[in-house]
Amino acid sequence: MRGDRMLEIALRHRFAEFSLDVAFEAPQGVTALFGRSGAGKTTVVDAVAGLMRPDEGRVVVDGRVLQDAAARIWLPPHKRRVGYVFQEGRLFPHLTVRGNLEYGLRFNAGAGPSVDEVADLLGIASLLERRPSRLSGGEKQRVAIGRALMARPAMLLMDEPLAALDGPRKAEILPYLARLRDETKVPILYVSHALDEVAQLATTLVLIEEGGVRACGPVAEVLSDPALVPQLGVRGAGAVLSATVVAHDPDGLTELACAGGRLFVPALAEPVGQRLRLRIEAQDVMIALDRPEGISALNILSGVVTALRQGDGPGAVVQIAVGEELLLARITRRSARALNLAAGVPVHTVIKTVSVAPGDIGAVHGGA
Ligand SMILES: Nc1ncnc2c1ncn2[C@@H]1O[C@H](COP(=O)(O)OP(=O)(O)OP(=O)(O)O)[C@@H](O)[C@H]1O
Repeated sequence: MRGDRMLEIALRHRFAEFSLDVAFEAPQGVTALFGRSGAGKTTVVDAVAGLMRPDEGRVVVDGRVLQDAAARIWLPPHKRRVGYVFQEGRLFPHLTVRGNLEYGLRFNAGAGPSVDEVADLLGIASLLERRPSRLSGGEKQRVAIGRALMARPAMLLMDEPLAALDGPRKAEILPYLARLRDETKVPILYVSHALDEVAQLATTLVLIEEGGVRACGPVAEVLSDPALVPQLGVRGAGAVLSATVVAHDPDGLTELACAGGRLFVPALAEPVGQRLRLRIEAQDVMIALDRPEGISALNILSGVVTALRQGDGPGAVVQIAVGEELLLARITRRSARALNLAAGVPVHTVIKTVSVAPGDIGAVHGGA
Protein backbone atom coordinates (compact mmCIF):
# COMPACT_ATOMS: atom_id res chain seq x y z
CA MET A 1 0.00 0.00 0.00
CA ARG A 2 1.01 3.55 -0.55
CA GLY A 3 -0.77 4.69 2.57
CA ASP A 4 2.17 6.87 3.43
CA ARG A 5 1.83 8.79 0.14
CA MET A 6 -1.76 8.52 -0.87
CA LEU A 7 -1.93 12.03 -2.32
CA GLU A 8 0.75 13.98 -4.12
CA ILE A 9 -0.34 17.41 -5.19
CA ALA A 10 1.77 20.17 -6.74
CA LEU A 11 0.05 23.05 -8.51
CA ARG A 12 1.05 26.42 -9.86
CA HIS A 13 -1.27 28.89 -11.44
CA ARG A 14 -1.43 32.65 -12.00
CA PHE A 15 -4.74 34.44 -12.13
CA ALA A 16 -4.62 38.15 -12.90
CA GLU A 17 -4.55 39.07 -9.23
CA PHE A 18 -3.70 35.88 -7.43
CA SER A 19 -1.00 33.25 -7.66
CA LEU A 20 -1.28 29.72 -6.40
CA ASP A 21 1.83 27.69 -5.68
CA VAL A 22 1.14 24.69 -3.48
CA ALA A 23 2.84 21.34 -3.05
CA PHE A 24 2.06 18.71 -0.43
CA GLU A 25 1.86 14.98 0.12
CA ALA A 26 -0.49 13.21 2.44
CA PRO A 27 -1.10 9.66 3.67
CA GLN A 28 -4.41 7.78 3.75
CA GLY A 29 -7.26 9.54 5.53
CA VAL A 30 -8.75 13.02 5.53
CA THR A 31 -6.46 15.75 4.26
CA ALA A 32 -7.88 19.07 5.41
CA LEU A 33 -7.15 22.26 3.51
CA PHE A 34 -7.52 24.97 6.09
CA GLY A 35 -7.15 28.68 5.54
CA ARG A 36 -8.81 32.04 5.33
CA SER A 37 -11.34 32.95 2.68
CA GLY A 38 -9.52 33.62 -0.59
CA ALA A 39 -6.42 31.65 0.43
CA GLY A 40 -6.79 29.35 -2.57
CA LYS A 41 -8.45 26.21 -1.14
CA THR A 42 -11.24 25.91 -3.69
CA THR A 43 -8.80 26.49 -6.51
CA VAL A 44 -6.79 23.47 -5.30
CA VAL A 45 -9.91 21.31 -5.14
CA ASP A 46 -11.09 22.44 -8.58
CA ALA A 47 -7.68 21.68 -10.05
CA VAL A 48 -7.65 18.20 -8.50
CA ALA A 49 -11.14 17.57 -9.90
CA GLY A 50 -9.98 18.70 -13.32
CA LEU A 51 -12.47 21.59 -13.32
CA MET A 52 -9.70 24.12 -13.90
CA ARG A 53 -6.43 23.53 -15.66
CA PRO A 54 -3.49 25.06 -13.82
CA ASP A 55 -0.44 26.42 -15.64
CA GLU A 56 1.65 23.65 -14.11
CA GLY A 57 0.60 20.74 -12.01
CA ARG A 58 0.97 17.18 -10.91
CA VAL A 59 -1.74 15.26 -9.09
CA VAL A 60 -1.25 11.62 -8.10
CA VAL A 61 -3.81 9.64 -6.11
CA ASP A 62 -2.68 6.29 -4.76
CA GLY A 63 -0.07 5.98 -7.49
CA ARG A 64 -2.47 6.93 -10.28
CA VAL A 65 -1.42 10.04 -12.19
CA LEU A 66 -4.42 12.31 -12.86
CA GLN A 67 -2.35 15.06 -14.34
CA ASP A 68 1.28 15.79 -14.89
CA ALA A 69 2.06 18.84 -16.95
CA ALA A 70 5.68 17.73 -17.47
CA ALA A 71 4.57 14.35 -18.85
CA ARG A 72 1.67 15.93 -20.76
CA ILE A 73 -0.87 13.86 -18.88
CA TRP A 74 -4.28 15.39 -18.31
CA LEU A 75 -7.29 13.29 -17.43
CA PRO A 76 -10.62 15.05 -18.02
CA PRO A 77 -12.90 15.27 -14.94
CA HIS A 78 -15.06 12.27 -15.84
CA LYS A 79 -12.03 9.98 -16.07
CA ARG A 80 -10.58 10.97 -12.72
CA ARG A 81 -12.93 8.90 -10.54
CA VAL A 82 -13.15 11.78 -8.14
CA GLY A 83 -16.36 12.33 -6.16
CA TYR A 84 -17.18 15.96 -5.41
CA VAL A 85 -19.45 16.94 -2.52
CA PHE A 86 -20.47 20.58 -2.47
CA GLN A 87 -21.64 22.85 0.30
CA GLU A 88 -25.25 22.11 -0.46
CA GLY A 89 -26.14 18.58 -1.52
CA ARG A 90 -27.52 19.30 -5.02
CA LEU A 91 -29.72 16.22 -5.03
CA PHE A 92 -32.19 15.48 -7.79
CA PRO A 93 -35.53 16.65 -6.36
CA HIS A 94 -37.62 14.28 -8.50
CA LEU A 95 -35.75 11.16 -7.36
CA THR A 96 -36.06 9.41 -4.02
CA VAL A 97 -33.01 8.95 -1.82
CA ARG A 98 -32.60 5.49 -3.35
CA GLY A 99 -32.88 7.00 -6.83
CA ASN A 100 -30.29 9.60 -5.99
CA LEU A 101 -27.93 6.93 -4.67
CA GLU A 102 -28.48 4.73 -7.71
CA TYR A 103 -27.69 7.67 -9.92
CA GLY A 104 -24.14 7.46 -8.58
CA LEU A 105 -23.90 3.95 -10.00
CA ARG A 106 -23.87 5.37 -13.50
CA PHE A 107 -20.33 6.51 -12.95
CA ASN A 108 -19.27 3.31 -11.29
CA ALA A 109 -16.16 1.92 -12.87
CA GLY A 110 -16.70 -1.61 -11.56
CA ALA A 111 -18.18 -3.54 -8.69
CA GLY A 112 -18.87 -0.95 -6.04
CA PRO A 113 -20.79 -0.77 -2.80
CA SER A 114 -24.49 -1.57 -2.70
CA VAL A 115 -27.19 0.98 -1.86
CA ASP A 116 -27.73 -0.84 1.45
CA GLU A 117 -24.06 -0.74 2.40
CA VAL A 118 -23.78 2.96 1.69
CA ALA A 119 -27.11 3.68 3.42
CA ASP A 120 -25.94 1.81 6.53
CA LEU A 121 -22.60 3.57 6.60
CA LEU A 122 -24.27 6.98 6.47
CA GLY A 123 -27.32 6.20 8.61
CA ILE A 124 -29.86 6.87 5.85
CA ALA A 125 -31.35 3.37 5.49
CA SER A 126 -34.72 4.52 6.84
CA LEU A 127 -34.88 7.40 4.37
CA LEU A 128 -34.46 5.49 1.12
CA GLU A 129 -37.98 6.04 -0.19
CA ARG A 130 -38.16 9.77 0.70
CA ARG A 131 -37.68 12.65 -1.66
CA PRO A 132 -35.07 15.34 -0.89
CA SER A 133 -37.73 17.96 -0.05
CA ARG A 134 -38.56 15.90 3.06
CA LEU A 135 -34.98 15.64 4.30
CA SER A 136 -33.14 17.86 6.77
CA GLY A 137 -30.01 19.66 5.61
CA GLY A 138 -27.80 17.11 7.37
CA GLU A 139 -29.67 14.17 5.84
CA LYS A 140 -29.41 15.71 2.37
CA GLN A 141 -25.71 16.10 2.81
CA ARG A 142 -25.33 12.45 3.86
CA VAL A 143 -27.25 11.38 0.76
CA ALA A 144 -24.97 13.55 -1.39
CA ILE A 145 -21.94 11.86 0.16
CA GLY A 146 -23.58 8.46 -0.39
CA ARG A 147 -24.21 9.26 -4.03
CA ALA A 148 -20.56 10.18 -4.48
CA LEU A 149 -19.52 6.90 -2.80
CA MET A 150 -21.76 4.80 -5.07
CA ALA A 151 -19.56 5.81 -7.99
CA ARG A 152 -16.69 3.99 -6.24
CA PRO A 153 -14.47 7.05 -6.34
CA ALA A 154 -10.72 6.84 -6.05
CA MET A 155 -10.97 9.97 -3.93
CA LEU A 156 -13.57 12.31 -2.46
CA LEU A 157 -13.38 16.08 -2.64
CA MET A 158 -15.44 17.94 -0.07
CA ASP A 159 -15.53 21.71 -0.25
CA GLU A 160 -16.96 23.05 3.02
CA PRO A 161 -19.57 20.27 3.10
CA LEU A 162 -20.92 21.38 6.48
CA ALA A 163 -20.77 25.14 6.02
CA ALA A 164 -24.47 25.46 5.22
CA LEU A 165 -25.54 23.48 8.31
CA ASP A 166 -26.27 24.73 11.82
CA GLY A 167 -24.38 23.44 14.86
CA PRO A 168 -26.64 20.46 15.72
CA ARG A 169 -26.81 19.29 12.06
CA LYS A 170 -23.04 19.56 11.84
CA ALA A 171 -22.67 17.50 15.02
CA GLU A 172 -25.02 14.89 13.57
CA ILE A 173 -23.00 14.42 10.39
CA LEU A 174 -19.43 14.53 11.73
CA PRO A 175 -19.48 11.00 13.20
CA TYR A 176 -20.46 9.64 9.78
CA LEU A 177 -17.56 11.44 8.17
CA ALA A 178 -15.25 9.89 10.79
CA ARG A 179 -16.63 6.43 9.88
CA LEU A 180 -16.15 7.17 6.22
CA ARG A 181 -12.53 8.10 6.92
CA ASP A 182 -11.85 5.00 9.00
CA GLU A 183 -13.92 2.35 7.26
CA THR A 184 -13.91 3.04 3.53
CA LYS A 185 -10.27 4.02 3.07
CA VAL A 186 -11.26 6.43 0.30
CA PRO A 187 -8.90 9.39 0.61
CA ILE A 188 -10.74 12.63 1.26
CA LEU A 189 -9.56 16.15 0.45
CA TYR A 190 -11.61 18.33 2.76
CA VAL A 191 -11.83 22.11 2.64
CA SER A 192 -12.78 23.81 5.86
CA HIS A 193 -12.26 26.98 7.76
CA ALA A 194 -13.68 25.55 11.00
CA LEU A 195 -10.99 24.37 13.38
CA ASP A 196 -13.31 22.13 15.38
CA GLU A 197 -14.18 20.17 12.25
CA VAL A 198 -10.55 19.88 11.28
CA ALA A 199 -9.56 18.73 14.77
CA GLN A 200 -12.23 16.02 14.71
CA LEU A 201 -11.71 14.77 11.21
CA ALA A 202 -8.36 15.56 9.68
CA THR A 203 -5.56 13.06 9.47
CA THR A 204 -3.31 15.58 7.77
CA LEU A 205 -3.67 19.33 8.03
CA VAL A 206 -2.51 21.57 5.20
CA LEU A 207 -2.54 25.21 6.18
CA ILE A 208 -3.00 27.36 3.06
CA GLU A 209 -2.09 31.01 3.18
CA GLU A 210 -2.12 33.47 0.28
CA GLY A 211 -1.88 30.76 -2.32
CA GLY A 212 0.93 28.81 -0.64
CA VAL A 213 1.35 26.02 1.91
CA ARG A 214 2.26 27.53 5.27
CA ALA A 215 2.36 24.17 7.10
CA CYS A 216 1.54 20.54 6.41
CA GLY A 217 1.68 17.54 8.71
CA PRO A 218 -0.24 15.21 11.01
CA VAL A 219 -3.13 17.19 12.50
CA ALA A 220 -2.01 16.85 16.13
CA GLU A 221 1.44 18.13 15.20
CA VAL A 222 0.26 21.17 13.26
CA LEU A 223 -2.42 22.12 15.79
CA SER A 224 0.04 21.97 18.68
CA ASP A 225 2.71 24.10 17.00
CA PRO A 226 2.88 27.38 18.92
CA ALA A 227 4.42 29.13 15.91
CA LEU A 228 1.22 28.53 13.93
CA VAL A 229 -1.17 29.91 16.52
CA PRO A 230 -1.48 33.31 14.78
CA GLN A 231 -2.42 31.57 11.52
CA LEU A 232 -4.82 29.13 13.16
CA GLY A 233 -6.44 31.89 15.17
CA VAL A 234 -5.54 32.71 18.76
CA ARG A 235 -9.07 32.08 20.00
CA GLY A 236 -9.46 28.66 18.49
CA ALA A 237 -5.93 27.41 19.04
CA GLY A 238 -5.67 24.08 20.78
CA ALA A 239 -4.10 20.68 20.69
CA VAL A 240 -5.61 17.30 19.90
CA LEU A 241 -5.11 14.36 22.26
CA SER A 242 -5.94 10.69 21.71
CA ALA A 243 -8.07 9.16 24.43
CA THR A 244 -10.14 6.07 25.20
CA VAL A 245 -13.44 5.94 27.09
CA VAL A 246 -12.82 4.13 30.40
CA ALA A 247 -16.05 4.59 32.34
CA HIS A 248 -19.31 6.48 32.55
CA ASP A 249 -19.76 7.65 36.10
CA PRO A 250 -23.21 8.00 37.69
CA ASP A 251 -22.72 11.70 38.40
CA GLY A 252 -22.77 12.61 34.71
CA LEU A 253 -19.08 12.43 33.90
CA THR A 254 -17.21 10.25 31.46
CA GLU A 255 -13.72 9.13 32.37
CA LEU A 256 -11.11 9.02 29.62
CA ALA A 257 -7.61 7.60 29.56
CA CYS A 258 -5.02 9.57 27.63
CA ALA A 259 -1.26 9.48 27.44
CA GLY A 260 -0.87 11.92 30.33
CA GLY A 261 -3.36 10.28 32.69
CA ARG A 262 -7.10 10.35 33.38
CA LEU A 263 -9.45 13.06 32.14
CA PHE A 264 -13.05 13.66 33.14
CA VAL A 265 -15.44 15.28 30.67
CA PRO A 266 -19.21 15.83 30.64
CA ALA A 267 -21.03 12.55 29.86
CA LEU A 268 -20.41 11.21 26.35
CA ALA A 269 -22.60 8.81 24.41
CA GLU A 270 -19.64 6.77 23.13
CA PRO A 271 -19.27 3.29 24.68
CA VAL A 272 -16.49 2.17 27.00
CA GLY A 273 -13.47 1.22 24.91
CA GLN A 274 -14.25 3.72 22.12
CA ARG A 275 -11.18 5.58 20.96
CA LEU A 276 -11.54 9.32 20.58
CA ARG A 277 -9.66 12.40 19.68
CA LEU A 278 -10.14 15.28 21.96
CA ARG A 279 -9.51 18.91 21.24
CA ILE A 280 -8.35 20.91 24.21
CA GLU A 281 -8.41 24.62 23.54
CA ALA A 282 -5.31 26.49 24.65
CA GLN A 283 -7.41 29.04 26.51
CA ASP A 284 -8.86 26.29 28.73
CA VAL A 285 -5.48 25.11 30.01
CA MET A 286 -3.81 26.60 33.10
CA ILE A 287 -0.27 25.92 34.25
CA ALA A 288 1.07 25.35 37.77
CA LEU A 289 4.58 24.57 38.93
CA ASP A 290 3.39 22.55 41.93
CA ARG A 291 0.61 20.04 41.74
CA PRO A 292 -2.46 22.07 42.72
CA GLU A 293 -4.46 20.92 45.73
CA GLY A 294 -7.89 22.00 46.82
CA ILE A 295 -9.13 23.28 43.46
CA SER A 296 -12.35 22.44 41.67
CA ALA A 297 -10.79 21.34 38.38
CA LEU A 298 -10.72 17.55 38.11
CA ASN A 299 -8.19 17.26 35.34
CA ILE A 300 -4.53 17.66 36.15
CA LEU A 301 -2.04 16.30 33.64
CA SER A 302 1.67 16.52 34.36
CA GLY A 303 4.22 17.27 31.68
CA VAL A 304 7.25 19.24 30.61
CA VAL A 305 7.36 22.54 28.73
CA THR A 306 8.68 21.97 25.20
CA ALA A 307 8.28 25.43 23.68
CA LEU A 308 7.15 28.91 24.55
CA ARG A 309 6.01 31.56 22.11
CA GLN A 310 5.56 35.14 23.21
CA GLY A 311 2.80 36.93 21.33
CA ASP A 312 2.91 40.54 20.22
CA GLY A 313 0.30 41.43 22.82
CA PRO A 314 0.02 40.34 26.44
CA GLY A 315 -0.32 36.65 25.64
CA ALA A 316 2.02 33.70 25.38
CA VAL A 317 1.48 30.18 24.14
CA VAL A 318 3.15 27.30 25.92
CA GLN A 319 3.58 23.86 24.41
CA ILE A 320 3.74 21.04 26.96
CA ALA A 321 4.61 17.40 26.35
CA VAL A 322 2.14 15.24 28.25
CA GLY A 323 3.10 11.61 27.86
CA GLU A 324 3.81 11.29 24.14
CA GLU A 325 1.39 14.02 23.19
CA LEU A 326 1.45 17.79 23.10
CA LEU A 327 -0.86 20.28 24.78
CA LEU A 328 -1.05 24.02 24.24
CA ALA A 329 -1.78 26.55 26.95
CA ARG A 330 -2.51 30.21 26.40
CA ILE A 331 -1.46 32.31 29.35
CA THR A 332 -0.22 35.86 29.87
CA ARG A 333 3.40 36.80 29.28
CA ARG A 334 3.37 38.07 32.84
CA SER A 335 2.52 34.58 34.15
CA ALA A 336 5.10 32.98 31.88
CA ARG A 337 7.72 35.28 33.37
CA ALA A 338 6.51 34.83 36.93
CA LEU A 339 6.70 31.02 36.60
CA ASN A 340 10.02 31.20 34.75
CA LEU A 341 8.63 28.97 32.05
CA ALA A 342 11.08 27.70 29.46
CA ALA A 343 11.70 24.48 27.58
CA GLY A 344 12.50 21.69 30.04
CA VAL A 345 10.53 23.04 33.02
CA PRO A 346 8.24 20.40 34.57
CA VAL A 347 4.68 21.66 35.02
CA HIS A 348 1.17 20.55 35.88
CA THR A 349 -1.62 21.49 33.51
CA VAL A 350 -5.12 22.09 34.76
CA ILE A 351 -8.05 21.60 32.38
CA LYS A 352 -11.58 22.48 33.38
CA THR A 353 -13.88 19.50 32.87
CA VAL A 354 -16.74 21.56 31.51
CA SER A 355 -14.54 23.24 28.93
CA VAL A 356 -14.54 20.06 26.82
CA ALA A 357 -17.70 20.30 24.70
CA PRO A 358 -19.13 17.55 22.48
CA GLY A 359 -17.91 19.49 19.42
CA ASP A 360 -14.36 18.96 20.64
CA ILE A 361 -14.64 15.19 20.52
CA GLY A 362 -14.31 12.98 17.47
CA ALA A 363 -14.52 9.20 17.19
CA VAL A 364 -11.74 7.00 15.82
CA HIS A 365 -12.63 3.57 14.43
CA GLY A 366 -10.72 0.42 13.60
CA GLY A 367 -6.99 0.57 13.11
CA ALA A 368 -7.07 4.18 11.88
N1 LIG B 1 -11.26 31.94 -12.37
C1 LIG B 1 -10.63 32.85 -11.62
N2 LIG B 1 -10.15 33.98 -12.18
C2 LIG B 1 -9.49 34.89 -11.46
N3 LIG B 1 -9.27 34.78 -10.13
C3 LIG B 1 -9.73 33.69 -9.50
C4 LIG B 1 -10.43 32.67 -10.22
N4 LIG B 1 -10.78 31.70 -9.35
C5 LIG B 1 -10.32 32.09 -8.14
N5 LIG B 1 -9.68 33.28 -8.23
C6 LIG B 1 -9.04 34.03 -7.13
O1 LIG B 1 -8.17 33.15 -6.45
C7 LIG B 1 -8.18 33.42 -5.04
C8 LIG B 1 -8.42 32.14 -4.27
O2 LIG B 1 -9.75 31.73 -4.43
P1 LIG B 1 -10.31 30.38 -3.79
O3 LIG B 1 -11.75 30.29 -4.13
O4 LIG B 1 -9.44 29.26 -4.18
O5 LIG B 1 -10.13 30.67 -2.24
P2 LIG B 1 -10.67 29.83 -1.00
O6 LIG B 1 -9.51 29.67 -0.09
O7 LIG B 1 -11.36 28.62 -1.46
O8 LIG B 1 -11.71 30.85 -0.38
P3 LIG B 1 -13.19 30.58 0.21
O9 LIG B 1 -12.98 29.93 1.54
O10 LIG B 1 -13.74 31.97 0.30
O11 LIG B 1 -13.91 29.73 -0.78
C9 LIG B 1 -9.20 34.49 -4.82
O12 LIG B 1 -8.53 35.73 -4.70
C10 LIG B 1 -10.04 34.46 -6.09
O13 LIG B 1 -10.56 35.73 -6.36
